[in-house]
Order: sequence, then C-alpha cells, then structure tokens
Amino acid sequence: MEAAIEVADLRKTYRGRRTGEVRAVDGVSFRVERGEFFGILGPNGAGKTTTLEIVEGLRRPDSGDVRLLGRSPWPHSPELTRRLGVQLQASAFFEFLTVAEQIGTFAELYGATKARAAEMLDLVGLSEHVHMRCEKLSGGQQQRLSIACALVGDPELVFLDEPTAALDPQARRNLWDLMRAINDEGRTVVLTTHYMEEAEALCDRVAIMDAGRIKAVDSPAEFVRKLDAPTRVTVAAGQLDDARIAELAIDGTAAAADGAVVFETRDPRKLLTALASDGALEGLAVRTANLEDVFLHVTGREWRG
Ligand SMILES: Nc1ncnc2c1ncn2[C@@H]1O[C@H](COP(=O)(O)OP(=O)(O)OP(=O)(O)O)[C@@H](O)[C@H]1O
Repeated sequence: MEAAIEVADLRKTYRGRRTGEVRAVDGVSFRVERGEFFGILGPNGAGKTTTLEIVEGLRRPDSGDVRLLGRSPWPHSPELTRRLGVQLQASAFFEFLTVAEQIGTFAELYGATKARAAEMLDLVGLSEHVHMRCEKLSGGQQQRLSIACALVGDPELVFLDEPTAALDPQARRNLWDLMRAINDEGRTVVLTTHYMEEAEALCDRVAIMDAGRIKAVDSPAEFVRKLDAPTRVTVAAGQLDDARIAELAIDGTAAAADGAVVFETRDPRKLLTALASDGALEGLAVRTANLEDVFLHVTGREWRG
C-alpha cells in the first residue's frame, strides 16, 4: 500500500517589502505511513504551518513534490479532498454562526449527514452548546469545534495545526485524549506543535523542524535512546557527607549546588537503591533525557518553543 503522505524537497520563499526574503521551507522531505500519528515539532517560525499548508494542497510550493494517499493535491480534486480533514485555526470561524450552523456548513461541504455532524459534536463534548454562537465559546471549545469540523467528512487523513496552542493544561490534556482516539480509529494524523511533551505523548514519529528544515525524524523513544544521555538524580544537600557523595558518584558525576546534590549516572537503579538504603531521599528528583535535550543535540540550539 502506498504511503499516506510523501513529500520530496519542498521549498517555499516568502518575499515581502519589509521582511525581505524568508526561506520558510528549505528542502523538506518526509514520508508518513498509513495509520501513523506523525508530528512536526519546532519553535515559532520554523516553517511548520507553511509545510502543512503545502501538504494539504492549500498553498503551492516554489518547488518539490507532494503525494497524498498516492495522488497529487494539485489540481484539486473533490475525490481526494473528501478523504482529508483539515483543522482550520479557530479564528477562521464565522463568529455569528452557532455551533450547529458552523459544523452544518462543513457537513454540507463534505456531503455528510446531520446525524454525523451531531455525532462529531458529541465526540468533542459540545452537544450541550449547539445553539451557542461561536464567538461565545472558550478557546478550548473553539479548538474542539474546529476538530469536529475536520472530522465530519470521515477523513482517512487528518491535519491538526497547533490544536492545543494557548489552552490551559487541563484543556490540553482533554484534547490529547481526543487526538489519540482519532488515531486509534485508524486515521492517519499529522500534528504540528511547539509543545515538546505533546509530541512525546502522542506521536509515533516526530520530525524536528528548525529554520525551514527537518533536522531529524524518529520516534520520541528512539530519539532519546540514541542520545544516550545520563539520568540526572537530585537530592537535598545535608543528607550525605562528601566521602559518601564521592563514593556514589563512582559511575558518573556529582555536583553540589543551591542546597542540592546532583548526580549524573547511567545506572540510576543502582544509585537510587543506594540513596534509599542511606535514607537520603529528601528532595528527590529524577530527570531522564527528553525531546528538549534531543532538540539541543540535533539543532545545536537551546529549545525556546
Ligand atoms: N504569508 C506570509 N508572508 C510572509 N512571510 C510569512 C508568511 N507566512 C509565514 N511567513 C514567515 O515564514 C516563516 C515560517 O512561518 P510558519 O508560519 O510556516 O512557521 P511555524 O513553524 O508554523 O510558526 P508558528 O508556530 O509561529 O506558526 C516565518 O519566518 C514567518 O514569519
């Protein structure tokens, strides 16, 4: 079976009188398999939205190729469009329409039934707000409505562009559950995000994007494993004398700072067992490497998403 998405060497430069030339997408290639949950992770301005818009067929690249479900998105074909779900930014809503009218418009576009529209509102937890005007919805509710609109046509391939941006942590986690459910139904999901923990929690594979380029693609777990970084174990100072600290640091390093002792070790189990038997677990914090460390490693820059 062909891939859900194949992208080869996309390039797009914006030219503005004030901004000059901006190489928003600078030779991007990737492949997404059917059923995959694929993430594009990068800081603001990395080129994620431009890439997504090109892949969706909403924007023409200067050069490069896109295949969606084995076909080119240009020229537009209703047959292909029906198989795609594109979540538009909530700001694209007609604010004077009610929730029911908004999703009804999408349902008509996709030839979906009223029952399907109601089912999608139920899925995203908006059934009780069908008569509310879109402008009265909270940020999280608007994001959920935009996802419901993207799903109403029963798409095989769903594009979500920073769906949890500007949401509070609880609303963000609720949306994570919804996104997981969409993928569990067998749909391919492409998500852009600048939240590390979101990419880590949801994606089968993540493309790390910076300055218009994809720097690396892998699963979050593999990224971290290949980094082969030590685990950092911190305990409050004053529980261990210097000789014992030196003894425990035998497989790694130890440093005292700000009332804490920080160990870096590749054998955290052994260290934690020793700390437990010393009764020195006050202020314990264990930090393993995460995608933030990976970002630093692959781009050479600190993460400032
Ligand atoms: N229509 C446009 N005209 C001119 N420049 C643009 C346009 N859209 C984006 N850019 C510029 O292209 C670069 C990439 O923007 P893009 O929106 O694709 O990045 P992004 O990773 O999605 O960032 P964000 O998270 O801020 O949306 C940025 O420098 C941006 O200022």
